[in-house]
Amino acid sequence: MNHVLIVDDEAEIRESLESILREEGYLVTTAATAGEALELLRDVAYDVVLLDIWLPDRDGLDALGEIRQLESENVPEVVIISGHGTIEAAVRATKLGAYDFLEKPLSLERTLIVVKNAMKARQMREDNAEFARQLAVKGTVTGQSVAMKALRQQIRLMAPTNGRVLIFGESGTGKELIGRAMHAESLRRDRPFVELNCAAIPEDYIESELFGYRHGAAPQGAGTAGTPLEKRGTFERADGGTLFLDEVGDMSLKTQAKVLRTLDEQRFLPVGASHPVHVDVRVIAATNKDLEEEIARGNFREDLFYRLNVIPFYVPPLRDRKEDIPLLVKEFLQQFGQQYGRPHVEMSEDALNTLRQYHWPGNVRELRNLVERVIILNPKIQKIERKHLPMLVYRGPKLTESGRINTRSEEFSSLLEAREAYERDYILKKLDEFHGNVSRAAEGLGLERSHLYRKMKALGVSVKE
Ligand SMILES: Nc1ncnc2c1ncn2[C@@H]1O[C@H](COP(=O)(O)OP(=O)(O)OP(=O)(O)O)[C@@H](O)[C@H]1O
Repeated sequence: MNHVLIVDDEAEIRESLESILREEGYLVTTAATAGEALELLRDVAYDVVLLDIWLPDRDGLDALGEIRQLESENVPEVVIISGHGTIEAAVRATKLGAYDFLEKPLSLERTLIVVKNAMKARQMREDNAEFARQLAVKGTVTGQSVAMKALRQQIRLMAPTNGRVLIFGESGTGKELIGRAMHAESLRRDRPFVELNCAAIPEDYIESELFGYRHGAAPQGAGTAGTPLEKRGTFERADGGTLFLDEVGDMSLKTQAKVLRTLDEQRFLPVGASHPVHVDVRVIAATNKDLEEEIARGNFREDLFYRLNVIPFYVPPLRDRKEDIPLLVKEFLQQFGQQYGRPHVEMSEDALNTLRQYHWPGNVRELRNLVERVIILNPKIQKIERKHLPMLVYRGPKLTESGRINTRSEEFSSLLEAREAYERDYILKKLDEFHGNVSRAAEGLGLERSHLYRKMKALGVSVKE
């Protein structure tokens, strides 16, 4: 929780803010235009954005509006930087949801205080969201397929034990939901459930995320008084409860060794600390990789695999249990119907049949997103018909002879849909080229691995085993 994005067209301001904040232990990225910033924000979750109100390509207030439209977990706290004569607009921005504003010329002291407070506000929002998520999950893993019934029974049986669980399944199949359901039915239910996605965090930060750090050992060097330079890692925050390690196959061998030692000893040394911290944590891990194959390739430690894999769970992809679709749709219609003030919205049998025919590369997450999107995009209808479904679903992706998506413009109902199809196609091609190796495909695409990973998740792309 220390990632700042500076958006200012003046290079001098960007550079001086960057060096001050880095010195204080923050992880800093900069952008010169609103367009560049929004592109970054769509892919990486920043905690605080320092946003100049006057940008060459867009008005700061418009950019603020767009930032607030991001997926809720990605919405940062925004601090407006205003110049002379734009203070009124900055005040207006705080009414529109900006956290605070800073006036140019910037005061070092005030900048640091505002950023620190904005970080705290962001942390608080995240804690509240996590609390709400925990309340929302009553351990309901929906589905009437044999596989889902068996999984629910496994959860009931295994939840009260302290046994470690490893959940296998493609992206979006519900692995985290199952982890949460296990926690909700366990004796640890009143203690925290903490999730860490090992693939979404850059390699350099994963150890400090897992184990935290103590004064003077923050990434990017030590800071000075007044900044939050002690961080509790996920192991510490999950003490007494459950730690859910998502995409565990994406941890480096070095981090795997540390996790293994922590599991064996139930204690660890935060980065820069002189005394170990003892914890009582149940680990539930999840992966969409074939870990046995990763072991054979030398990418995953066999001893860690056996420690994690005490009780294996397998969640099949949605295309192999299409009988779950009607119940899932019913649940999502209820959820989003309530959220958007349309409690009686339903779906026709014809539309449901169409959903049954689709191959769901993004699994239940894709279905859930689809239901939400259709409800939002059709504010007046009570019954969702086949014609309301996105074209890619009711026609299936049109492949050309070479296997590429046919991108004739009439295949898409919006620019967004066309862009997503292009991106999905291009990423799949790169993944094929590198035999499913996400790190190498990311290199080939000129992206950070964590960045590509987020894109894949958003586009419903999963790596074929
Ligand atoms: N059986 C289910 N019943 C109800 N909701 C489900 C079910 N399976 C998945 N979902 C919903 O689908 C979305 C994706 O699920 P989840 O995040 O648990 O998948 P995942 O396998 O952990 O994905 P990833 O590997 O990409 O992290 C969530 O919103 C979740 O609540």
